[in-house]
Amino acid sequence: MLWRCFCFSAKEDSLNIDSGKKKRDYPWEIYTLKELLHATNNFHEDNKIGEGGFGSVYWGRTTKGGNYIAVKRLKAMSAKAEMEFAVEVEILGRVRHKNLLSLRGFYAGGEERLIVYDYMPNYSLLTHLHGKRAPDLLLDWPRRMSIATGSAEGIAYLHHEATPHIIHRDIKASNVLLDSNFVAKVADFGFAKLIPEGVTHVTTRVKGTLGYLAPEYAMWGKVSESCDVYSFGILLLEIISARKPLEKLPGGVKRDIVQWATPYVQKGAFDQIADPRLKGKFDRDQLKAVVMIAMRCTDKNPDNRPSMLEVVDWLKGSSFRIGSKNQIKLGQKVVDESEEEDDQDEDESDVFGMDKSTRGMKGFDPFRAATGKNMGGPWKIN
Ligand SMILES: Nc1ncnc2c1ncn2[C@@H]1O[C@H](COP(=O)(O)OP(=O)(O)OP(=O)(O)O)[C@@H](O)[C@H]1O
Repeated sequence: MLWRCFCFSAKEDSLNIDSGKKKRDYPWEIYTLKELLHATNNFHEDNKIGEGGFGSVYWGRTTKGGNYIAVKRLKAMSAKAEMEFAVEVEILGRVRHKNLLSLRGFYAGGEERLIVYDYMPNYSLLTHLHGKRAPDLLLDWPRRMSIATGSAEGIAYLHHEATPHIIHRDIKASNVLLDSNFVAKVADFGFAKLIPEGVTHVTTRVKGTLGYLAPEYAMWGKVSESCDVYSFGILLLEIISARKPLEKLPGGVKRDIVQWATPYVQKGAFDQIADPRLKGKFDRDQLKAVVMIAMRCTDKNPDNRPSMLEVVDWLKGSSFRIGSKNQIKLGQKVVDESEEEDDQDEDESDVFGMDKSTRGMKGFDPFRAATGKNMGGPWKIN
């Protein structure tokens, strides 16, 4: 099993640390069971933060240093749980980014598999959008925009900077955690896939969460970075509207959030998409731009979806004019602004027309498409 190889080499290294002869070259620790039992008050029910498909998460405090931690205790061992543990530890051990949840360490012994993270005092986006913190209304518009941009940056790092590249495969509201300053931390790498260089997609068994799955992945198990882009598009709509990705209509028919938002986009009634709890306190131009980005991300054809680098660029509003007056730079590609203006005139209030005209066009700027202006990002928290 993968985790055995991983833990073996980690243990060998830890022997070196214990002997004090070699400096450790990784930022996580191997905990003892005793330490984690003590930190979580023997995994007391009162310390339990929540439960996921693979186990429960407990709040705790370490004796050494007194740091607040979250400990994921995997359920009774199964091949699946063992794989989840191996993948999570292996991947989190490799990545470091301000918008990814850091691994503090782990314990593996007997039947027990424990993963230790930094504790996120503001829980998950799900808790604030649909859960027990929703009535507190802590997510105002600037905060939502900052969380959207931060999550996008974390995913862009996985896709474009980590080596090998990583596809998360389970981007969703419960996997975006919030630190004490409401900075977004993308978490839960148990389903992630490492993608060797030069490989554009792989075919796998479908994992992930209904409502967030890209159609080509749900139907054929075809997984690529653009599956995460699709899930991120769903998440964006969820962040601004506080609606669930899938809802059951009377009669049992299911409607996804894109189907819900599309008629409003077609009518140009963007305000109707915003969370009513914001009571109209949002920037209308930003709202339109973000909806347009979400629509691009959730295009049924993966080839028409943007990369996460483009998404970050658009969210940060860094689509500045450079060089000559007629050029806009987005990503690596420079396109002629006059061409884009023509497309924009034709398709102003019709997102589907816009998709057709901008197909494969890297220079698409959703903010300009929505408003005719350049975006004033980066988003700020008040
Ligand atoms: N580091 C952390 N700090 C604070 N809360 C956390 C932390 N890690 C996880 N949680 C919370 O613990 C709960 C369980 O998380 P877990 O990742 O096991 O499952 P999930 O994402 O809810 O579901 P699934 O298994 O379908 O992914 C969630 O409510 C999550 O917000």
